[in-house]
Amino acid sequence: MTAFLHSPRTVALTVRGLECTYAGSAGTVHALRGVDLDLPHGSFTAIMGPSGSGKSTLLHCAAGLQRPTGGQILLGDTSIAGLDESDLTRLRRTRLGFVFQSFNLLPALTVIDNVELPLRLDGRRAQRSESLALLSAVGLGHRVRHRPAELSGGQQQRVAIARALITHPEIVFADEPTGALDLHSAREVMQLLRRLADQGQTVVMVTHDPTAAAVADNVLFLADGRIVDRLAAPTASTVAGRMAELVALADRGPEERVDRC
Ligand SMILES: Nc1ncnc2c1ncn2[C@@H]1O[C@H](COP(=O)(O)OP(=O)(O)OP(=O)(O)O)[C@@H](O)[C@H]1O
Repeated sequence: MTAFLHSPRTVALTVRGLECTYAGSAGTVHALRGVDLDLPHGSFTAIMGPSGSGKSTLLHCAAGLQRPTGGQILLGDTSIAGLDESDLTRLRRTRLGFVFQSFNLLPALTVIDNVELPLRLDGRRAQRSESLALLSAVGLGHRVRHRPAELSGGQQQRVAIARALITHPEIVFADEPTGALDLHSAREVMQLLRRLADQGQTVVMVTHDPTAAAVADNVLFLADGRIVDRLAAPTASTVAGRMAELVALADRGPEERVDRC
């Protein structure tokens, strides 16, 4: 597998005072209310929380897919708030990798062409030997000429992971990577992400699944736009227990999330 090592002493992602509001029909929705984060290189972090707690907003802002309303995001030493759209697009293409619940593979392209697409979009030529090595590493060296529709969901997600890695990203952001998979495929995908982190790849993942979150090094729990708890060395049962408490609390006070203006 390709080496992903960065210095373990440096921080891959720094988030300070992150705020994000949306204009909703019933008033302003505060999706993030001052989130602070420091993710070291090589760490594997799961983000959990009740529905509407701000997980996707946090992931999308941290990954430069969405502009926050306030606060700072540093990728290494680069502040992404000051980047214009084209610099932000280039930063995403060159320094970040993405894995989505719905795989987002292009159906008309072969597996290997999908994997090489991020390089082509960045105007770079792919080294076929590297693409093949990545596909072998995710267990799909024998399916490189197939189209996505000819693969199972788990196989498609493994292609998406290879595609995320082709640019040697500093961070891989995964948004519900097992959400569309059966238990067996989900386990395979989580084992793959775990292996990447063990090799030094920084991974940040939003998930609803305590079993998936337990594969990470740390779990951050969001509630009402704030980080309210953290678990190191999580297990599925400690994560599920904490989630049950947070969901019960969220069910008690759903109206607190909306400030009517
Ligand atoms: N485009 C939008 N316009 C208005 N409100 C939004 C928008 N996107 C998200 N929100 C609101 O912001 C809050 C946080 O949403 P977000 O999708 O980040 O939460 P989440 O924890 O990822 O939820 P889920 O687990 O249900 O996917 C929610 O109250 C949501 O309704």
